[in-house]
Amino acid sequence: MSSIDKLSIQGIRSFDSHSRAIVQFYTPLTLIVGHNGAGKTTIIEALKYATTGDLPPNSRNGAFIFDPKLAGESEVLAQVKLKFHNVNGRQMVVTRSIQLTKQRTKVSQKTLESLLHAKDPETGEHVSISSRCADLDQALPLQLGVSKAVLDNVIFCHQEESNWPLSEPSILKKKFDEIFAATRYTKALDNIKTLRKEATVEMRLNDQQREFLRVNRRKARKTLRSQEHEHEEDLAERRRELDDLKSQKSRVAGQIHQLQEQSQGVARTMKGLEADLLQLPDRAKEVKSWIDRLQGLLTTSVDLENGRDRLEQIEKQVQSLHQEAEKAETRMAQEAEEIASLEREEMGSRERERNIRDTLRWRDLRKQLQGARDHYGEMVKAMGTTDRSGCQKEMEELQARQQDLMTQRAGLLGEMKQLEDQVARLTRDLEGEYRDVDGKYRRHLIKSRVRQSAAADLDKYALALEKSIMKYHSLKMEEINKVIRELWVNTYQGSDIDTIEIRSESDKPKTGGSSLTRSYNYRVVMIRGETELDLRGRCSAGQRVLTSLIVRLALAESFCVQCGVLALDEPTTNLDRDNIASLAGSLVQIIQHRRQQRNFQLIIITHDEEFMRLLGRSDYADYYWRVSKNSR
Ligand SMILES: Nc1ncnc2c1ncn2[C@@H]1O[C@H](COP(=O)(O)OP(=O)(O)OP(=O)(O)O)[C@@H](O)[C@H]1O
Repeated sequence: MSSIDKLSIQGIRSFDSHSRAIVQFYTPLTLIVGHNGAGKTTIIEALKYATTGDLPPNSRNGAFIFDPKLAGESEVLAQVKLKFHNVNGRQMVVTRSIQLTKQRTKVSQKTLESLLHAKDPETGEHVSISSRCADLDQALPLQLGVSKAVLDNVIFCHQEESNWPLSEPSILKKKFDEIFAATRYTKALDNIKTLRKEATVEMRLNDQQREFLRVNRRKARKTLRSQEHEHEEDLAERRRELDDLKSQKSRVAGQIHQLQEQSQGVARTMKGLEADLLQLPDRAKEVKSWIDRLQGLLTTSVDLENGRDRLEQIEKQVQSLHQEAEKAETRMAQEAEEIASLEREEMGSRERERNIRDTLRWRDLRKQLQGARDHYGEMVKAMGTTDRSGCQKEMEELQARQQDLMTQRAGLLGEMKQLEDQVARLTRDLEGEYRDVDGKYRRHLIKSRVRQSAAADLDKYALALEKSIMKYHSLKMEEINKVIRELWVNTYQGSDIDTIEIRSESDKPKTGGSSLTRSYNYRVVMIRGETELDLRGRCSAGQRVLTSLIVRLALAESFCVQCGVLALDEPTTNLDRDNIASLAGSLVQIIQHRRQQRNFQLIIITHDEEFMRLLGRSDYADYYWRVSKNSR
């Protein structure tokens, strides 16, 4: 819990710029007394300026700084320094300086350096945390653990503005909204709703894009499939044609080969026949000689026939001679000689027999020759009828056809190449127009699902936040009203008002019927019996002061959990004696009640000696500060 320690004032209002006025703050009570115009309110103004950077009302023209005219100088330097402990108990010092320069009739005010130092708990050295005013204005509420609105309107509320709880409804609403930080949450809710709207629009756009991609994907698949199919069919057709051509080509080549073989065979036969023809005269001669020999042999064979008969006769004679040999040996030798000659003749006969065989062979040969001649004649005849040029022509035709087929084949190969190129080009086209269409579609789908769930989360979060805000608001209001009732009952001495309360009524929902976002209007009411009336415009000056004080005390109770400081400037204004006494009693009760809060600090500024005396009776006012103006 934060607390304030010491305030140094220099050159502010009636505090001149040549000396420092130091105020030490006690726990739980700091009493500051002084006559009117002594500078008591200046202390609160300085505290507020140090903690929020806000100047008091109507002081923009340099009224907050000690007047240079009074100082007799053209320039006055003012400084406020506050030593405090932050919410974590760390000692800090905030210093703010302003300069006021007077040029003839014109004065100009300039904010000089502002510093926030923290004391290092180990070394004791002061470390600078921030030096920019804007940073400082944001940092100090955080260090003190309360919002700027609470510092402004509750803790260091200026005397002139202290009756704000009974101001007109719009101001009251503004103050309460600031204290409840409603605007912040309303803005957060509005932001969530804007985000939700944007998410919905994006979702719609995304859905449209996704639909477009889905159609594209379907188209791409269909086109791809049909093109693949077409190309496959085309390729198959071309392959079939090519296979046909190949088989035709090989058939034609076979035929050509056959014809070539036939042609070679014919050429060979012709060569053989030509050789045979060349040999025919020699053979004819040979045959002729054989014929001659055979004719000779024929003559010889006739002789041989005759000789045989004679031989038989001779044999008969031999036999007779043999028979006679026995009779005549001499005649035997002659006869032997005759036999020998006959044997020689027999040998001659055998020769002739061979000749006969040769003749028979010659006849065969002649027959063969005749056959060959016939064959030759037939061949010549056949050659005469065989159309060699026709064969040649057929071969040429076949070769031409082969050439044609080769050309066709080359054409088909070219077409196939073209088709393959086309396939490659179409694939490239597909990759261009429908490039990564699946991936894109998938990414869009994921995005869409994420957005949907984000939008649903935003709805849930907005609803939860709205409910929480409403719950928080109603709980806080309940808590505040409870404290207000207690304080009123304990403090107010009159009998015309039983109690007071703050009524918060919600406007209609800001946007749309389904939204829970509500804006609250506030009013302070007085309750008497069953009657409830707006207090504004129906209360006395004293009732107004007491009401405002009690509302601020209740707000401090509820909102200043982290910061126990509360400054009350002239709380007894317009109160009668009884009410002053009861107020003193209530404040003592509050001090007692919050004693367990370590750093509770009540700062009471008053010119009312009686009130001070009443407070002094308590155990909490051992010291007090008396503020007085010096002679300058
Ligand atoms: N710019 C200034 N230069 C010098 N003195 C100023 C300046 N502004 C205000 N004063 C003086 O400072 C004093 C105002 O101080 P402050 O309002 O703190 O008095 P106070 O003690 O709260 O009085 P009260 O009890 O009447 O409220 C007055 O005396 C006023 O004349």
